Amino acid sequence: MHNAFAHQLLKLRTEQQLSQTDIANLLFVSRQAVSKWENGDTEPNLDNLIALARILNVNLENLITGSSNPNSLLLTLSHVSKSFSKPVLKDVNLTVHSHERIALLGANGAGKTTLIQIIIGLINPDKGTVKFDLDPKKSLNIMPQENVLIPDITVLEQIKLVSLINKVYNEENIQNLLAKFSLIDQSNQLIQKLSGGQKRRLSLLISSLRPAKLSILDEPTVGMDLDSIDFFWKLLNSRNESTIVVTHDFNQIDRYFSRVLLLKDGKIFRDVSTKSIHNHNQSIAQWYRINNEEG
Ligand SMILES: Nc1ncnc2c1ncn2[C@@H]1O[C@H](COP(=O)(O)OP(=O)(O)OP(=O)(O)O)[C@@H](O)[C@H]1O
Repeated sequence: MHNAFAHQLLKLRTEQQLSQTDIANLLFVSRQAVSKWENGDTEPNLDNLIALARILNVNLENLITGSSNPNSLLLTLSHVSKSFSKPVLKDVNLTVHSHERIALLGANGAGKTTLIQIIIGLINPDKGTVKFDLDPKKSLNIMPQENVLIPDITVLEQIKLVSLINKVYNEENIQNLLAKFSLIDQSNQLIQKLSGGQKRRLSLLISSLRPAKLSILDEPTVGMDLDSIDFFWKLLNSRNESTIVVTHDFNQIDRYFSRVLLLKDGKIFRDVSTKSIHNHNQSIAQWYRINNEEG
């Protein structure tokens, strides 16, 4: 297994922008040990192999043999950079596969929304590429932070409009969703008359109109009341698609996400599975505090 494993470890580690020291710290081994694995001089024991697969978010077979990930690739970001008055994103690389629930974390101003907007094509990167291995028109759902609702039409009109554009118009389904999202009483109200939380619920309803392979949601629960927040996380949990969610809702990340990305200093500073964090008896909030403070 030597060479295939050594090669795969190096490849996955660099793709995910982890240093040998990062891996060593997560596994409680020395950096030299990781270096020896990558050079093919030694091999990790089974426990470390299992932990490595979790950290690198692949299955064991993929890690050991380099065989392709059975989860299909949905999205690849390569060398994405963006500056406004100062650099915001610096050479961001990322792959997203099916069945991944990804929490995108970072301090205020870290560049999370910028990254999401680049992925969904609202702004162009200065450098780098975004490649979908799915048809974004059919299989990508987005709920950006800024409301994209039309203020002077009614809730029902907006829902019908999006349903028609997406060719998923179904009167019964719309009525069910209005009930589920507690928006029946507002269905004939102009969107500009809705509260902030109601607008978020409507955006969420719209993002649920059609099945997708990948959903991208930027702070979906901001401005929602507690019942709606609860409802949102259950809804997310019931969906089978991959999701990338920007959220500061740390109470929920432990329960609902499989992978955590930490954006810091313009880079994906950490990219780890939730399980690997829990395996070290940390909550995501504790992990975030430690990692976001590290220099
Ligand atoms: N259109 C723009 N023009 C100029 N600067 C911008 C623009 N959009 C974002 N920025 C700057 O880029 C940086 C990253 O902003 P971004 O909104 O992506 O951060 P964020 O991580 O989503 O923050 P938050 O958690 O506060 O929503 C900030 O310094 C912001 O001021």
